Amino acid sequence: MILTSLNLYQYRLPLDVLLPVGKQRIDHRAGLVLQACASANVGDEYKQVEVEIAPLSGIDVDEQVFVGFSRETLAQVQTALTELLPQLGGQHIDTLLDYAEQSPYPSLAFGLSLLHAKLMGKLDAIRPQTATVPLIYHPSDAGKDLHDNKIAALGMHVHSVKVKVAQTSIEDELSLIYGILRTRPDLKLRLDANRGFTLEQAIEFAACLPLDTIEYIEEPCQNPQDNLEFYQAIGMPYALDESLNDPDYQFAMQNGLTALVIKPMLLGSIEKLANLIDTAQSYGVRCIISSSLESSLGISDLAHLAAILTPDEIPGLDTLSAFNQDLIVSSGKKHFLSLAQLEPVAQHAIDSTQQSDLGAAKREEN
Ligand SMILES: O=C(O)CCC(=O)c1ccccc1C(=O)O
Ligand SMILES: [Mg+2]
Repeated sequence: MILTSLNLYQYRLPLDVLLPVGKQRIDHRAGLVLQACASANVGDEYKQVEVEIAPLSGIDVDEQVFVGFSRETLAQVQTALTELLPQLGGQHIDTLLDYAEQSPYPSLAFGLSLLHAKLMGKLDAIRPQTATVPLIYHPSDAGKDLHDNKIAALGMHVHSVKVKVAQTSIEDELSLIYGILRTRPDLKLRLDANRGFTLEQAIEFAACLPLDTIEYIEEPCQNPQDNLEFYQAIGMPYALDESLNDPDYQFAMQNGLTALVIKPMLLGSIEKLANLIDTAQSYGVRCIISSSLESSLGISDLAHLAAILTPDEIPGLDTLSAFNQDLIVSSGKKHFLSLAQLEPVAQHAIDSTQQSDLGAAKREEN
């Protein structure tokens, strides 16, 4: 299949409530949508797909740059893609994979590999993972009632929730957790400390919790080298998340390491993800595909990818509730932004003479 046209758009979506990015908060999300058309032969039926490319970087509500997630900026990715589009036009779709492997930007590598997978129809046949793990965190302006209501409203098909910790005081967070367990004693918890505790604080906190209700705690310690000692002291399994964003991260098995939280937008190509998942699972480490706060388009693709790459796990994709509109793919919201409503930032189409050249070249090959 040959790439016949490529269109790049930008989106900016306001959020109804602040979303946590580690310890920071954002009130909008911006990113790119790349649309591509490909056909087997000129004049043939063509396939048209869109992917979201949205590095998790930018400015938080306090005008601070947020740290610890994507290293590349949206502007860098947009520039790289604008230069890339004319090179991609007229090429075989497998070229997308070459560029994905070469790109220094994980978000771009992921987006190009996903575009390839979608053009190949690899996401079509699969039923997306619809179960998700509700995310409970402390919006600075919301009280305890909001959490109580959210927990009370959870269906009985929900078996795990994810709770952000190391954000306020240990007392308040313990009371939140015990409140959840009082309402739903059957729930298992995935805690996420986002490296917010010292070793001593992490141990003190974990010591106050019933171990058998905790699936794992993500990144318990400020210094991840302390995670092992945390585990040895308290026996609470932990997961890695931010650690995977280090460009030099290599999987290493360690006592107590139970899960990797895999955010494709931060890590790179689908091939790279699949290799990491294979390695981790061969050590019995679970892999949980998780959101990087993508729009409904990106989340829908992650739900499909999770069904393919980690069919036995429920992904962490409960981040759409803060968005007040859907983008290109409906998640059931009242407001919907279509591609036509986005601002185009770069376009490339091979014209019909190029197309017939290509057609001729292809016929000669055969
Ligand atoms: O993992 C999830 O369930 C939701 C996604 C999430 O928590 C998250 C989203 C963006 C950036 C960081 C994080 C995080 O895991 O800390
Ligand atoms: Mg995390």
